[in-house]
Amino acid sequence: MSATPAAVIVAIDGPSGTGKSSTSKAVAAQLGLRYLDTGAQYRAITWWMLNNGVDVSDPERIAAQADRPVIVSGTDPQAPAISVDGADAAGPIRTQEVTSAVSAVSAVPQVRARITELQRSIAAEARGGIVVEGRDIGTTVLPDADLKVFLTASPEARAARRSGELKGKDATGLAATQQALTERDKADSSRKTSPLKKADDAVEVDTTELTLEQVVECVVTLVEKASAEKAGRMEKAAR
Ligand SMILES: Nc1ncnc2c1ncn2[C@@H]1O[C@H](COP(=O)(O)OP(=O)(O)OP(=O)(O)O)[C@@H](O)[C@H]1O
Ligand SMILES: Nc1ccn([C@H]2C[C@H](O)[C@@H](COP(=O)(O)O)O2)c(=O)n1
Repeated sequence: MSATPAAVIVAIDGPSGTGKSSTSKAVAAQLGLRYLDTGAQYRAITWWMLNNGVDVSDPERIAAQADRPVIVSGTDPQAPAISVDGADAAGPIRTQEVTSAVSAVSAVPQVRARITELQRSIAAEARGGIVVEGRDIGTTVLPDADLKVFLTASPEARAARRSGELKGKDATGLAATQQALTERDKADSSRKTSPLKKADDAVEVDTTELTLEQVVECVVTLVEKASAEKAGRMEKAAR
């Protein structure tokens, strides 16, 4: 008889617009797992810095304030939530102002240390398993994750997806979107502390030619396999 599936920790990383959030939420909802959007946490701390007059071009000033904001992340994949100092931040963290500043703020080591600690404690509390998505989950935050997935897609596909979200964009808008994505990837991949990088043991999924449904199906299959293998190992160890 096969073992009951084990609770798993799943790390999903990749550049902007590859489908991390959409895929992670759908996979978590389908499999009854919790869900954590770590980009939202970096956006939340960036929003706090901007609201509190911190010069986001000055890493020392950011570092000095990194411990101050109280960030609380919900982990329901059907209703992701985030608050900063008790205020709902889900809307404000998606503004252009925050998007333009988030790479600089998230490059500061004191910010990363603070947010990484928060992410690890949330993952440890998710007894039934969790999907955590970001840029450095498989490499730094949860290096012992049961499954690591690294999503990719061509810059053209990613920009087209983003432009679909911002309806009514013309060709100039599409080019500007692609340039902004590429610049953010470059900043996130080249920072010294915990850059965006595929973990050596991550499964890479190129989503360029896949629908969201196909990506979700692919990742669900990978999670189910990882869960069954873990259950088998646990059963063997208990004998
Ligand atoms: N395989 C796909 N095919 C077409 N559209 C997709 C696919 N995956 C995601 N999308 C769409 O692309 C957009 C970006 O997806 P999503 O926000 O999940 O990406 P992301 O990797 O989390 O981006 P970011 O890191 O910038 O938050 C969304 O509108 C989503 O519906
Ligand atoms: N694990 C993570 C997640 C996110 N970031 C930074 C870098 C991104 O540009 C930014 C916003 O993320 P998004 O909402 O676009 O997923 O947050 C990071 O450094 N590490």
